[in-house]
Amino acid sequence: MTYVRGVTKRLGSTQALRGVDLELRPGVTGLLGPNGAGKTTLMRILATVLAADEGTVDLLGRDPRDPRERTEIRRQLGYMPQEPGFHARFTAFEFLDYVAILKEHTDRRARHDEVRRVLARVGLAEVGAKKTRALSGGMRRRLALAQALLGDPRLLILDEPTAGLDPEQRLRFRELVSELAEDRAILVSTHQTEDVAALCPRVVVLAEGRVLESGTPETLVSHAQGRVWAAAERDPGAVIAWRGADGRQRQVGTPPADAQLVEPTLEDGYLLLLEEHACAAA
Ligand SMILES: Nc1ncnc2c1ncn2[C@@H]1O[C@H](COP(=O)(O)OP(=O)(O)OP(=O)(O)O)[C@@H](O)[C@H]1O
Repeated sequence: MTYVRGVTKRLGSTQALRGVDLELRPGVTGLLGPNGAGKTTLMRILATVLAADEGTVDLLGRDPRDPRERTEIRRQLGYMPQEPGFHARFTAFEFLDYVAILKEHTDRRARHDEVRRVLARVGLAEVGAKKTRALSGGMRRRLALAQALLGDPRLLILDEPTAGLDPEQRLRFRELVSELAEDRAILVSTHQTEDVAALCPRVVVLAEGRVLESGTPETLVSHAQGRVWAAAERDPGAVIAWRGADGRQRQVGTPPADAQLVEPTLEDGYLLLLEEHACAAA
């Protein structure tokens, strides 16, 4: 079991987290939130890179404030940061071997086997000898995931893993994450609401360092039930509207009485939840 309760974190003059509660169970949990919401800060706390200022952090039943327990957590944890910072002169294999050494894989032969396993797991078996700087953007994302998979961790923290991927690669990533989720807890932050709708049985929405909602994708969609409609022209109650492929305005907000309602998506629910939050704050 992994959870945080009442976690706060200040970074410079910014209060990045203001009392966050989150529970991770086996399977994928999606973490949504606008830029600056605190997603990366929260993930770095879960990855033991940062310590919380206040609150409880329990990672796989252990306390990261205790140095010995922290080491034990790190053995069972994989973290894919937004920008892993590859050493340009390393080959993909050498980079993973280096990370594996840092993760205390001391036996050379077993370590090399493990590097080959994770390379194959992310579909990079053929490019182990390539320099990291020669890899495509999509391959670099996969290499970043491969390093998180070293040691077959029970907890995976993935910070925007699909950023910059083309649609096919995104679907492949989805496939891989859903396979990995069968026997571990995974937290995935993303700006792609379709990824959350397709992949995550649980979703947490963070804004301004607070959890706005924690539930299923359906709960998020339900915010937009009865609030998405189509019409020839834009209505005054629309928070957002655009002309769709059918030539009609698809609108989200407060529909007129005779509106022709359409099925909302998770994106609509997310948008309206943020909108309600912004109105309440104002
Ligand atoms: N080292 C730092 N010093 C000061 N402020 C910081 C630092 N790192 C992050 N912040 C601020 O803390 C807040 C939360 O940042 P964080 O990176 O966690 O957000 P995020 O949800 O991951 O955003 P994004 O979606 O853009 O990656 C932001 O206002 C950010 O500017």
